Amino acid sequence: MQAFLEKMVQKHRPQAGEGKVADYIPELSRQNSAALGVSVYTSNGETFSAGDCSVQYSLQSISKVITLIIALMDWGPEKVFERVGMEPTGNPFNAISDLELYSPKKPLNPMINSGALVVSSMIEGLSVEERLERVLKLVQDMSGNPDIGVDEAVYHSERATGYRNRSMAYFLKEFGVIEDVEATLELYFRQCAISVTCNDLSRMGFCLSRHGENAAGQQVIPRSLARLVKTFMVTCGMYNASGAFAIQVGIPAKSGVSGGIMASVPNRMGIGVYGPALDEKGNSYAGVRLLQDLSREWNLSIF
Ligand SMILES: NC(=O)CC[C@H](N)C(=O)O
Repeated sequence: MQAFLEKMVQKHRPQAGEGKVADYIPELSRQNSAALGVSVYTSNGETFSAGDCSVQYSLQSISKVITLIIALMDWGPEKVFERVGMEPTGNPFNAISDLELYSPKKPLNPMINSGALVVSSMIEGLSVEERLERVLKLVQDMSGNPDIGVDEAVYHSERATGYRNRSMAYFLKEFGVIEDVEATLELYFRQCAISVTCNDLSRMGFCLSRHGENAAGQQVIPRSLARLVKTFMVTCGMYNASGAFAIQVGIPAKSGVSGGIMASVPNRMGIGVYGPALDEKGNSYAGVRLLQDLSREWNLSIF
């Protein structure tokens, strides 16, 4: 496995030049566009890593999986899905237009920005700090790494420039699905800036693959919710490229605009990928292709 991962990083790293590092969050543009790393954590408790695995990067949209789990724990599926839908979208992750087109007036799903804003607004706690602590705690519990925290530079960078998310949050307030806009945005920008490595992501994916039980054997997510969020990862996790990803890779996965991908192969392994040069849909260019090869070689597709 180790040798194969190293071969795959070598094969796919040159392709990173085909993609582009996100720059609408200025701090993200500082990432090395040629970076590529992958970690695998298997059900035998083994870790395999290759490439740029020690690099720290922000969760960005991968945090949407974590906040969805917490909102579901706080409110239960019925209440959460009164405010956010369950259907994939054919539009980009930060589209506003969907919000006007569909009825009832709620975001299409929790894996796109509008839906994730609604989900973050539902996380319980007395202050933004307390609510963020709950998100961090779940990330730490899933990965088994108590040192995971927020990258302050990435947080401030998005906070200063996140006009589109701000507009969307006000739009959603008009629909009555978000109450406190400013608190919601604060939490959202901070959850997106939670900083991890491929190793952390592989263990988080592993936790989901084991139905919510982390590598230390603690049930940190209820089984039913692990199943529910993995289903969203299949249908919506790679934004409007989820259909092609399901066909080409066939693994529940969630990507982020930093270039991270958390993938979860039921009962077998978690995979963490980092490749900040993105394709036109906002997924890691080399990362998706690397996962495609792993899936083919190890027969990982769930379908
Ligand atoms: N696709 C993403 O990772 C988006 C997350 C990013 N923080 C944003 O809201 O734009």
